[in-house]
Amino acid sequence: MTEPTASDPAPAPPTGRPGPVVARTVEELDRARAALGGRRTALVPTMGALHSGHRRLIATAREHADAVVVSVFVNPLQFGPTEDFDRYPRPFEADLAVCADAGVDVVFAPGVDVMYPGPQIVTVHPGAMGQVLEGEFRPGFFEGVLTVVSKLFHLVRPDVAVFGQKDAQQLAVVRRMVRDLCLRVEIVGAATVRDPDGLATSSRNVYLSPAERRSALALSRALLAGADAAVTGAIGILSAAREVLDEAATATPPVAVDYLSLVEPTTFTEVSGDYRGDAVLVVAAWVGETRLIDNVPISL
Ligand SMILES: Nc1ncnc2c1ncn2[C@@H]1O[C@H](COP(=O)(O)OP(=O)(O)OP(=O)(O)O)[C@@H](O)[C@H]1O
Ligand SMILES: CC(C)(CO)[C@@H](O)C(=O)[O-]
Ligand code: BAL
Repeated sequence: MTEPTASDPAPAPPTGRPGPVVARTVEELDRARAALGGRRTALVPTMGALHSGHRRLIATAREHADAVVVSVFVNPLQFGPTEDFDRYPRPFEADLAVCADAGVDVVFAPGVDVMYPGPQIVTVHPGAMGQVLEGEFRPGFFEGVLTVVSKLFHLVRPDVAVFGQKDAQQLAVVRRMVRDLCLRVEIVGAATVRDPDGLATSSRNVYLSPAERRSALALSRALLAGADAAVTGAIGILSAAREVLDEAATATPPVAVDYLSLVEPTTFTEVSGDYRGDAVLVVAAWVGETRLIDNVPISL
């Protein structure tokens, strides 16, 4: 297992609060859910290795509901065959300490056999907006995400679910699923949390060596350069961001860009040169063996 680095949250000190109820099966979840006594409930879906970004999601959940359920599940269906499913960090005891400190009521941490009791024949397909950008570079990713998120919605039956703006395309695709399938859950987005150096907090940051982490700062610098060029329009935004990334491509270690794009926030279609309105500047890149994504909302 990958060990957390210094930038990860240390296990929280005891607060005196009772910790969350841990449910590992559907039956345990049903019992924990019943004990919440019909309180308005928020779900925060995660893959664990909780950090300050997840803490913000939990805090947002508490603003929108009276009880908070955090799910911790590394979903095999959304990982490609050459991706990092096996080495994804799983520091469950530290995650429980974070949840206890944040006042979470229930942690739902099912095994793969609980979420996938047999072969998964029926899945939720994201349509065209799930085939571009993240969907193009991670084929099957959004189908895996939507399938597991809809299962979590059915099992937990939350009134509200909180997702991070850091995974902006995921948030947009989930919103679209809820609309198109008439799901009775309110989706709330939470702004991206960054470390003081600008790097968006992410469970995968633990993979970065100190030198890789320095190179990775080019992502947030490129987004900032793009946002600063907002008055110049779509083409100016993209070229300002591209300039930073081109320089980072020759750094040691280099940053290898999968995509940089300026998109309309609900459909994730690329905006044209004369576009006016809300947009998101999105980037995905590799530093060494680690793939990072980031984005910034921009009004043109
Ligand atoms: N820095 C962040 N700020 C706000 N939300 C975040 C941040 N990082 C993750 N989230 C949100 O937390 C939720 C769970 O994400 P996940 O557990 O995959 O964490 P992650 O850090 O994004 O992991 P990974 O590095 O694997 O992408 C998602 O809704 C995601 O958008
Ligand atoms: C939403 C999610 C928990 C589904 O596995 C995952 O994609 C994530 O952590 O963003
Ligand atoms: N944070 C999105 C989940 C994933 O990268 O697999």
